[in-house]
Amino acid sequence: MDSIIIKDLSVYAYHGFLPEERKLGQNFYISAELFVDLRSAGMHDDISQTVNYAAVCGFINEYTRVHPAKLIETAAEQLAEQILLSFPAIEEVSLSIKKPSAPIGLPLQYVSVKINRKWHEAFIAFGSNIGNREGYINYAIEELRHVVRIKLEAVSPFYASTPYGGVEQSNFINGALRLSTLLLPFELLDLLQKIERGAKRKRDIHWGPRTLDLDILLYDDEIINNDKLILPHPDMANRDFVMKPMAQLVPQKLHPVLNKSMQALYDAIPHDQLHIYRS
Ligand SMILES: Nc1ncnc2c1ncn2[C@@H]1O[C@H](COP(=O)(O)OP(=O)(O)OP(=O)(O)O)[C@@H](O)[C@H]1O
Ligand SMILES: Nc1nc2c(c(=O)[nH]1)N=C(CO)CN2
Repeated sequence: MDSIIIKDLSVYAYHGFLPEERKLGQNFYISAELFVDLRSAGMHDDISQTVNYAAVCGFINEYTRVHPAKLIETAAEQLAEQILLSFPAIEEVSLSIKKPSAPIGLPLQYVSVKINRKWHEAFIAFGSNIGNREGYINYAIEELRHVVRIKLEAVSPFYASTPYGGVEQSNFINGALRLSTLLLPFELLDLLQKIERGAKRKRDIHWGPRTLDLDILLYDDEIINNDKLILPHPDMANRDFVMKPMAQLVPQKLHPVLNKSMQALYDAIPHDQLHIYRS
């Protein structure tokens, strides 16, 4: 991916563990590699299609000055997140903070930390078959819209689907959504479960009726398999009500384990069960 590089921006700031560092301040050198798609800006010579590096430097200078931290790790973590939140064109940032005057009583050139942070792509399946089904799903979408570390990128049509899995129960509304997030997979799972609880979700019957179900289908191309979280969702490719919206959102995207596209996986299962509820 293309990038813009800022090298050793000198910033006077008050990071440090010792009281005198917090009081007197010192010089830090901040470097950032900003991963941005530069093609369009380059083709059209248009600054509105890229990131203004002067604005990013100004932001780094100001943010660092007014947000002192004990650790340079913390300073880097917070700054990387704020850069990603404040400049939407930046998909990923690699950030280093050098501290040349670290008070360790021995001569050194500098100590530094370097971190890499990015927006992750995740897909969520939603479903409901009790009460105000559309209302519960809209509530979940609104909750997600208001999370700072989440950008809701796309929502599929809502589908009416008959129950899958053998439990006799009412029909569902199902669909999927695509989001960009700074949350890690377990943080995302915790958030989704909190939203489910907000919709009075109860867990009694396995695959039974529910006010709101939010499952993580994919998180980048990560493969995770433990008690709390399995990624990709282990049953996604068998479910018409999941694969139809996924094939609509990202037909070419490859399933990281099955290595087939969403469209190919959708084409491979029977689909007699769905109709559009709302687009
Ligand atoms: N990819 C995933 N997304 C959501 N929950 C998951 C995932 N992988 C594992 N889990 C775990 O599954 C547990 C049960 O979740 P839930 O009650 O929503 O399952 P279910 O919806 O009945 O079944 P299914 O996930 O097959 O649709 C959760 O507590 C969670 O820890
Ligand atoms: N149609 C449909 N059937 C289901 C669904 C669902 O969301 N839609 N969810 C289940 C367990 O998660 C079990 N069966």
